[in-house]
Amino acid sequence: MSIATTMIIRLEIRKSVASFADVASGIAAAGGDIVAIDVIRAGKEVTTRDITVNVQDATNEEIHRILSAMDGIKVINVSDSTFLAHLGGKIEIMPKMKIKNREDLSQVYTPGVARVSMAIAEDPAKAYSLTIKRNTVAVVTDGTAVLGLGDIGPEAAMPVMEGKAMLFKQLAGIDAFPLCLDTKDSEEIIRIVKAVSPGFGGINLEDISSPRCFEIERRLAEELDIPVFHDDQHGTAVVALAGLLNALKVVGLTLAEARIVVVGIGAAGVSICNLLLAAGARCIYAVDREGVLVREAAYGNPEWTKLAARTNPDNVQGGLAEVMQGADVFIGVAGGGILNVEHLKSMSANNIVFAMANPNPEIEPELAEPHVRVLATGRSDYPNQINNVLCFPGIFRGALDCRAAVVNLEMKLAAAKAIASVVLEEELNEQYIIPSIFNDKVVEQVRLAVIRAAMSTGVARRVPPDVAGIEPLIKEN
Ligand SMILES: NC(=O)C1=CN([C@@H]2O[C@H](COP(=O)(O)OP(=O)(O)OC[C@H]3O[C@@H](n4cnc5c(N)ncnc54)[C@H](O)[C@@H]3O)[C@@H](O)[C@H]2O)C=CC1
Ligand SMILES: CC(=O)C(=O)O
Ligand SMILES: [Mg+2]
Repeated sequence: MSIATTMIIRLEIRKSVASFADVASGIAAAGGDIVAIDVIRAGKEVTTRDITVNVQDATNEEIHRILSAMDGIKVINVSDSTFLAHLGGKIEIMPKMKIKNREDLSQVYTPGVARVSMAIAEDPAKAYSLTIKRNTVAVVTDGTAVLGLGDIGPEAAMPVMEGKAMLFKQLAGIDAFPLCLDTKDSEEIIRIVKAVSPGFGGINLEDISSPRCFEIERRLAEELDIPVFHDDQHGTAVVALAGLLNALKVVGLTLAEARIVVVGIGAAGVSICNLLLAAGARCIYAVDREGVLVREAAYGNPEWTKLAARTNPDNVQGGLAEVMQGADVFIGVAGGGILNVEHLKSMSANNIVFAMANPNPEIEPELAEPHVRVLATGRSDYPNQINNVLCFPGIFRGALDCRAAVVNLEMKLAAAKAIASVVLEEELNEQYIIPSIFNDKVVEQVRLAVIRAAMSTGVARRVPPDVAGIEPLIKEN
């Protein structure tokens, strides 16, 4: 599946040989859509133009090839707007004040800064009030499971981590910094993260492959006193649960009644199964490459052994085709193209399909749509985007503001319900089960729900002033 992008083509047209109409028909023939034309130079014989074209990335090269082969046309330069947006990286560090004179200098730097450092040396908790710690999150990856692209290394992971940092800042005002580590050794990753942790209020682990990610997160959460949150596990699970709660309302089922197939039992899949079980799901089939998890099998991955005991209630044997028979819900966090129309036809009539793999979903939305009642993907270019970006900014905003020591199950369940509740009952329909990431209420409501849950479970170390009068979340039975 290709991704829409915009290219800007600078070309020269020799007027005696070719015309702009030739260029336009060449671009249209290759599937491009011209959205703007700028005349850069209008000479008597040659005109230079910048042509902005919306394309699917697959047609990008075809347009270049067709234009280059035309008589009287010289392609000077082709730029891709997605690459242009990445030139020099996407984030920067900005000081909060300008150093205008010697007095300013002696305050923010030596000698004045020394008194502040000594105050923190006497009481390290003051780092929260006198440094960037309280509002700063490290986005840590080893580049081993970047989106669905696999082990592409720490440098190649940077654009994704910079994107996460942008979202932290824009959506929740959190300063996040990418730390892409050149090691796959779990012990070394744990050691490095612990060593850099004094400067951070929270650690967002990202795109670390399973099963290593489970141990790395568990150890860091145990050994650090700041929240450690593996986004691909819990952010994804929170948003999947939020979307599912609303989708089930649309089709008239409860979580306890639904037959749910989860495919791809890696970081996201394990956490989705665990969170759905905690929220009341009773019938989950967890499927990975070797088929559905079953009771009697011995798995090298301890998370699979634990899940096998709590899923597949009728102990169905086989693979995706077997468990999809009569299923109400499909949740894919495996990879592009693993689902086909036959699978969908074998599901129940009111089926829900979350094809969440990035960048390519488990099935192309156009193929799936006629056979699905509620369809969602991880992508922003289709309705119902189920993506962890709906969770991580708000959950960290809440955790940082109440200085939570951890992100616990109650906080995750509260975040899922808060995201779901942003879509009002009267607004709910097949095309709208999950709010847009641009809806301001998402971060605001997730933050509040997370703080209340942290307070009621005793992990909040501070009550933010705006929450002082609000009751902690009472645990539901
Ligand atoms: N929409 C969203 O918010 C998110 C989407 N994802 C997507 O989910 C996918 C998985 O991500 P992670 O869990 O982080 O990766 P992971 O590498 O930890 O897990 C992937 C799992 O899928 C399994 N798998 C691969 N092909 C399969 C197949 N044909 N049949 C059954 N199982 C198969 C693998 O064996 C592995 O256990 C990626 O495409 C990622 O982009 C991940 C996190 C968030
Ligand atoms: C969205 C995300 O975190 C992923 O696909 O890995
Ligand atoms: Mg990720």
